[in-house]
Amino acid sequence: MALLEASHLTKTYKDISVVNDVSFSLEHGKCVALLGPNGSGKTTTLRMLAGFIKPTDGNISFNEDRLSKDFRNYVGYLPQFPVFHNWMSGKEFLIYAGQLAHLSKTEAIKRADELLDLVNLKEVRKLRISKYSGGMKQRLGIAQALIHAPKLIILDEPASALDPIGRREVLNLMRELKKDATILFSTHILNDAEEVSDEILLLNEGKIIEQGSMHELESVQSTVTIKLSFTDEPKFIEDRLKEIESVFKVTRENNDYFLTVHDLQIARKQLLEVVHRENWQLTRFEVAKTSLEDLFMKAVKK
Ligand SMILES: Nc1ncnc2c1ncn2[C@@H]1O[C@H](COP(=O)(O)OP(=O)(O)OP(=O)(O)O)[C@@H](O)[C@H]1O
Repeated sequence: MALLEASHLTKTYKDISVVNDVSFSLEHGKCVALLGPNGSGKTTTLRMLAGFIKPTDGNISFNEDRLSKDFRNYVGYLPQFPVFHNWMSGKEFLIYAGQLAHLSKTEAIKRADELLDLVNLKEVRKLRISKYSGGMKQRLGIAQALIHAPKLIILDEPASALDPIGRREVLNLMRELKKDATILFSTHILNDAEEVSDEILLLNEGKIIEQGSMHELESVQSTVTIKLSFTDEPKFIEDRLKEIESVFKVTRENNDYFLTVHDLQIARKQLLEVVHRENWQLTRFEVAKTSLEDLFMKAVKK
């Protein structure tokens, strides 16, 4: 049974529908990416789900509690631009957030310690937030969203504004969290969606234009391109690569090879088997262009 169902959600500002008849469900334990270009309605959708703004039309229900109109207790929310009290330490901030969420002081301290551990900020718990890096602040923001042990974690662009180190820290944390939480996060970065999500909701101009698991969406699209590099170029490499069943095109650019394949999972397996068997010195295996990118571009251009 789904954790949450959103049906026919619509938000209109002055007769303009910025979210228009959006329906989807979120299954327990899944990590879902709400993907879309700037202005497509991601933040508006998330804010409706988190209970900060009311839909103009449509309905949101948590299956745990179909009758309640106020489901804010079920949701932990990290806004796109979180605001911190920079003079506080990370731990003080979490205790403060815990008390705002109606935990007793003792419970808030206990929860703050657990979460600092979880988001890997234990060492810097006494440091002022003003001294934190962007990635550390986002991890603290995620900890704050988790303070009341919500059923659903909603993260608005959690990694988009970070440098590569901060982004990596946040994506690693999300990968940890998704082991036992349900996460809905927005992003306009395709790699982030591909890296951590199980499912995608693709939003454009306020409407969902595609939805499904990564695998389903990839199989709708026909191709993926893989980039390979080797230290020593094996003999007849191009011909050997073409022999791999799932590879239907091989091109070369300088010292890199580009393989066009239908199914990334199968191709990866077959290719790595050959690499291992032949003892090729593979130095790079990169998904150079994904079907999600194709899908995104086609959908958005439409
Ligand atoms: N309070 C508001 N009043 C009027 N228009 C609004 C309001 N909030 C959002 N909008 C408009 O709704 C559209 C969708 O905005 P939203 O912030 O949901 O998009 P987004 O996909 O999150 O974009 P981004 O990736 O840039 O954050 C935008 O055109 C925005 O200007």
